[in-house]
Amino acid sequence: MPPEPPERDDLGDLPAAALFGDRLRAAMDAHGPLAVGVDPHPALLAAWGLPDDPSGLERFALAAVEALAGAVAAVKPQSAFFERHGSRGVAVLERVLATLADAGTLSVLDVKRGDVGSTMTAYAQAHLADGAPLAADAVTLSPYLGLGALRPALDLAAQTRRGAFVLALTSNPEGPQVQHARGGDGRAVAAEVARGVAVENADAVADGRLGSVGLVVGATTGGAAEELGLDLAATGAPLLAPGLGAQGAAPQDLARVFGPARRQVLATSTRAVLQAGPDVAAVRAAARDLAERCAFALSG
Ligand SMILES: O=C(O)c1cc(=O)[nH]c(=O)n1[C@@H]1O[C@H](COP(=O)(O)O)[C@@H](O)[C@H]1O
Repeated sequence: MPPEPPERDDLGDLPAAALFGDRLRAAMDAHGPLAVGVDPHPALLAAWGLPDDPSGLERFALAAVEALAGAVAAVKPQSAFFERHGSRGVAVLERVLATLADAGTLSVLDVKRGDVGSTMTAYAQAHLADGAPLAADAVTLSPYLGLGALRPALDLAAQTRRGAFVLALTSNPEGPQVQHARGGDGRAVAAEVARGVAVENADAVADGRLGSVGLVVGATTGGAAEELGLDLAATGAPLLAPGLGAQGAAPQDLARVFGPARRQVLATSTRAVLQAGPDVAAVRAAARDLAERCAFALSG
């Protein structure tokens, strides 16, 4: 049986054309500070009793969206798990993004794009232009070809009122090799990224609002942000925090990692929630439980 279409989320009077940061703030206030990933791993498909092919992918992804739309602040599909099924997998990703948009639930497409300017313009048009089949409310971007190389994406996101999350301190153990490295002036690479993102959010910060250009800071990164001199609160950036669950971090780690920036945090987890499936109600309950635990850990 095809999954039920999710009910439309109602976030009050905020127009769909509001800035991404404002829409994210409203969604986090309504549902708690959690984005759930939709990563159709072969192991998850098997655990849900589904084949590792485009038909299994479609059933998995649409059931996950049915469970999560209207239940959490945002849903974060990981593009690679759709791309590995070729054009039929990408068609499923288009459907996931369209279903989330129809439901009024924010989508963060995890594509980690970053390239030379001319190519970056094409990536930006693919994911941040109005009417693009793979457009999302926000995307993840990699600044490790230089933060300036992301300019076409940051400009188009600003123009279309979408958002971006720029990798700063990632959750994987290999990240520090690049992100903790210090330049001639003694500044860490990740601190430079955070400084650049703060400039993008200056207007929102001046108005006391959440910015639309976020940073990725893993929940697994312990005291690194403070030790490396990242002033996360001053950036005004929404802070996407992966690493909860399968990668070993727990909600109670969030307060230590984020300190005074805790109100900006959008925690994210994938396998720890989706392994509750295939029952749609069980996935929704796992997501709600984790959202509440994150909200509690970040309160105060
Ligand atoms: O940008 C991301 O979402 C991301 C950044 C990062 O530093 N670490 C990280 O794990 N992610 C993504 O977050 C998801 C984590 O999934 P789980 O480990 O199953 O919760 C995956 O889709 C990763 O690609």
